[in-house]
Amino acid sequence: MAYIERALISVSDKTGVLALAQGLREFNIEILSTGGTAKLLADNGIACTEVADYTGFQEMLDGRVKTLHPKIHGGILARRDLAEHAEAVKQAGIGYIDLVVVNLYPFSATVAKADCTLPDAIENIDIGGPTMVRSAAKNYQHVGVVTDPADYAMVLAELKANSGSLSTGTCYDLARKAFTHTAQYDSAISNYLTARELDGERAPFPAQLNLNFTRVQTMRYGENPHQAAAFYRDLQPVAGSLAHYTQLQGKELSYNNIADSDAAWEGVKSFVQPACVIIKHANPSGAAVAHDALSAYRLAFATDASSAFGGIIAFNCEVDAATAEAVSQQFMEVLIAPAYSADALAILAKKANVRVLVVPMAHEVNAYEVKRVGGGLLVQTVDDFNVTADDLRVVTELHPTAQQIQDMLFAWRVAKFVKSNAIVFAANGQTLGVGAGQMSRVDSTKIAVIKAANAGLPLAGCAVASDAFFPFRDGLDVLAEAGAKAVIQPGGSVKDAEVIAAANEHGIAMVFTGHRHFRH
Ligand SMILES: NC(=O)c1ncn([C@@H]2O[C@H](COP(=O)(O)O)[C@@H](O)[C@H]2O)c1NC=O
Repeated sequence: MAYIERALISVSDKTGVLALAQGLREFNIEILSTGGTAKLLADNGIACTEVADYTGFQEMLDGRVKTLHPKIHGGILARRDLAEHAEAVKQAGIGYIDLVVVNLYPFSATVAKADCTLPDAIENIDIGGPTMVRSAAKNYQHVGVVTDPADYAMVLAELKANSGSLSTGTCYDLARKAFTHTAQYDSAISNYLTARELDGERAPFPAQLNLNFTRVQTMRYGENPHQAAAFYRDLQPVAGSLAHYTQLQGKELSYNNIADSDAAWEGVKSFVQPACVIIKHANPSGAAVAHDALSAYRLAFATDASSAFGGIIAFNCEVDAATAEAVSQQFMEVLIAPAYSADALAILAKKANVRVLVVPMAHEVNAYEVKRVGGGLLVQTVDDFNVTADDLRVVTELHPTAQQIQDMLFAWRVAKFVKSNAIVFAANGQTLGVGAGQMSRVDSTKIAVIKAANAGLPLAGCAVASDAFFPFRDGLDVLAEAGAKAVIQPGGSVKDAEVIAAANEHGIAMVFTGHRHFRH
């Protein structure tokens, strides 16, 4: 329990600080404060003592030294339960400081500015603030530490409920948050400095990568029931990412649900037209674009109705009542969309187990993609490259028609979200057969053909996308025999000439993108 008689307030972000200070004064708590904060309080008629007057030592070195004084740190760090500490501070004329309210110089915001120089960054490294935060957090049994303006109201409410005291539980929670805050702050400094040479040259990746994520939930199990798992979120997830989800109904999300939901959501986000993607085991069992959500769903479902069972279904547009009714006819684990009509939600409510997520639509991408390997981490920038019609190079005698170009670009977009080796047959905004995750491209092609046959979807005249080049003509022969008439692929194989010759033989129009979309 910390009984609060004296507080020190020193904040860069002054949001809410007047109300907090006013509230503290109502408990007759004495306030110490640094230059800018003290001025703001005084200008608003709130009684406070400047730290410089309290310590008898003026702020100096352009604010580099303000609170770094034994009268401050002795007052925060002294253990109230040890007679020797009590005697020591008494002898030194040091009074206790029971509450520390600090937020730090805005280092991350400063280095995020395009014109930030090294001296700007260095001057925005807070020294005195983290020192007080750490002192107070270390002494949490006797001192409260508040680093987040969002906690001000809670602190005032608890002081009121506890006659001017904060419970040890609250002080412990605040201390954990405080150490997390300083750790994140130092991580940001380390990431910045280890990616920047003294002469200003910037490395694409910092020499030391400090990642900071916040646990959102622990799960009942991981990918398999004998694995433990948790979901962590970026401190500031990019706009439009799955981590912004709100769950409207249904059972708790599992590890596989979140992984597959991410694949489904990233898939639909890549389309402008109303789109539906159905994911099973990280691959699209079907995907489609159409003039409305219901039509897109019907087309995506038809690609592989049996695999869609128990799938994750995502839309990039509002789910209306008709679409909700249609998806309710199948067993699904998760439904994701940027919005739902009220009628749709009423229909979905009848399927209480279905996890319904709403994710605000936006198109930012993560700075990095990371993959854990034994004893390390692979880091790369995100595959956010999108081919347009202008990027296509026709390599065959036959040139594709406008419709074929549209079909190829759709198939290519979907192939980007299919595990390699990826083969996608498509026509008129619908996937017709998807071959995923095979060790050989020709096998992926054969599987996609089998899937289309199983679904009763004719391949005559359709387009095909291959996420990477055909190493031999065998894949071309398979897709040609199935009836495909247009192929989109990166090109770049030593056997390109053989593959182009095969396309010409079969009367196929083929384009090269110059870019591949491996996904492992
Ligand atoms: N140097 C010090 O002793 C020191 N003590 C507190 N600060 C910071 O000064 C800021 C508040 O300054 P002001 O009250 O003058 O606006 C806070 O972000 C606080 O973390 C310091 N500044 C930098 O290290």
